[in-house]
Amino acid sequence: MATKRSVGTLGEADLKGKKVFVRADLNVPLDDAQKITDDTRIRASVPTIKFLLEKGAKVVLASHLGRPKGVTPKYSLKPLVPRLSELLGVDVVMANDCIGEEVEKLAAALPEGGVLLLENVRFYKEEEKNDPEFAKKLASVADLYVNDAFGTAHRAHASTEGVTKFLKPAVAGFLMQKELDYLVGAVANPKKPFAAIVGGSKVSTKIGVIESLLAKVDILILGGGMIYTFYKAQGYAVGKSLVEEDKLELATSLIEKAKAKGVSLLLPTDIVVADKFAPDAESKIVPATAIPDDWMGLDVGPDAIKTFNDALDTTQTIIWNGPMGVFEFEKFAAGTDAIAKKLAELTTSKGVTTIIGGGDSVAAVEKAGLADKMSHISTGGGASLELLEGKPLPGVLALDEA
Ligand SMILES: Nc1ncnc2c1ncn2[C@@H]1O[C@H](COP(=O)(O)OP(=O)(O)O)[C@@H](O)[C@H]1O
Ligand SMILES: O=C(OP(=O)(O)O)[C@H](O)COP(=O)(O)O
Repeated sequence: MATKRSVGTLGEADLKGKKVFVRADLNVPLDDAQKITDDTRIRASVPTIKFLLEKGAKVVLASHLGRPKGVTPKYSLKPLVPRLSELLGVDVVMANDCIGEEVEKLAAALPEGGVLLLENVRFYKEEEKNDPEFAKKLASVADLYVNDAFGTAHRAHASTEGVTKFLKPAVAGFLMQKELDYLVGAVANPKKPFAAIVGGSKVSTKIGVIESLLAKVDILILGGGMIYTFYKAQGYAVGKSLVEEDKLELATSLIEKAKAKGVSLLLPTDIVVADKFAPDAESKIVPATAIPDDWMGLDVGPDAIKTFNDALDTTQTIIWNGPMGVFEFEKFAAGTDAIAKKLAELTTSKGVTTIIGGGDSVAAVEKAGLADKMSHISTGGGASLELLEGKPLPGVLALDEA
C-alpha cells in the first residue's frame, strides 16, 4: 500500500542557509472576530519549523485556510501571525500574497532563522487544480520542500503535490511522519471490535469513505450533518437539515452493504432540531422519523447517545471523525461532548485505542478538556479516514522515497 512506504525525512537534508518551503496545515477554526478558537494545528506544526530554524534554514511557510472562492479577507492567514510568532519565538513576517514580486523580495530578504508566512494558497483556484505553472511559482522562492500538512495530504493540490516536481529534496516533516507512523500501525492491525464514528458537515468527502470502512469495522456510528442524507434516502422528512441530494442512492446502497457485511450501522433514533442555524435558536428533541418542516437537525438526541455509548462499550479500537452536532453552539454540543467523554473514559479505564481526527473534532475534544485522555489526536480528519481506507495519500506519495 502506497501509504506504508517510508518517506524521506528532515534529518537527512542539508539545511544551513537554505530556503525551505514548508507546507503546513494551519487550517484552524476562527470565530466571527477572527480569533483562533483552537490552535492544535499551529502547535502541531511547531517542532518541524523550530528544527529548521535551529539548523539555520530560512522558512517559507504556506497553508490554506477554509474553502475560499477567490481572495476572501475572512480566510486570510494574518490572524495566525501573533500565535505563530509566540510559539516559534521569532517575529513571523507575513506576505500579502503567496506568489509574485513581493513574496520574492521578502523571501530573498529572509535571514537565517527567519520565517515568512505566505497568504492563503487557496486564494488562487490554481491551488486546488494543481496547476503546474502555479506550483512552479510557489517553488521558485525556495531550495527544498518539506510537507508537514498531514491534514491536507489527501488533496493533490499545487502546494501539497505539484510543488514537489520543482523542489528537491521533498521530504516529510515531523508531524507528517508521526501521523503516518501511528495511523498506519493502528490501521494495519486494529484490535477488534473496531468502531468508526463519522459525523461533521463535509458529507460528500466522507460518505465515500464509508463504503471502504464497511470492510474494516464492526460498528459504524453516524452523526452530524451526515445522517440526513441517510434519513432522506429511507423516505423520512428532514425539514431544512443538511442533505446531499446526489448521494441518496449511495446512502441506500451503504445501508444495504452494511447489512450484507454484518456491520452494525447505527443512525441516531432521535434528533435535536432547531428553528434556525443560530446559537439562540428554539430547540426540541424529536424522533428521527418526525423532523418537522422548517426545522433543521443540529445534534443527536439522548436516546441516540445511549445507544452509541452501549455499542462503544463493546469495542477495542475507535476512530472518530466529525462532530455529532453543531458543537460550536452550546445548545447543540451535547452529542459531541457525550462521545468525547465516552472515548476518554474507555481509553483511560479500559485501554481502548481511540483516534480522533479532524480540525473540528479535535477542537471539540480540546474544548471539553479531554485531548490528553485519547490515544492519538490526529490533525487530519479526511486524511486519516482515507488512510484508513487504504487509499494512497497524494501529498505523501509525492515525497522522496527514503
Ligand atoms: N447537523 C449538522 N448540520 C450542520 N453542520 C453540522 C451538523 N453537525 C455538525 N456540523 C458541523 O460540522 C462541522 C465539522 O465538520 P467537518 O469539517 O466534517 O469535521 P472535521 O473538521 O472534524 O473533519 C462543525 O463546524 C459542525 O458545526
Ligand atoms: O480541515 C481539513 O480537513 P478535515 O476537516 O477533514 O480535518 C484540512 O485542512 C483539509 O481541508 P479541506 O477538506 O478543505 O481540503
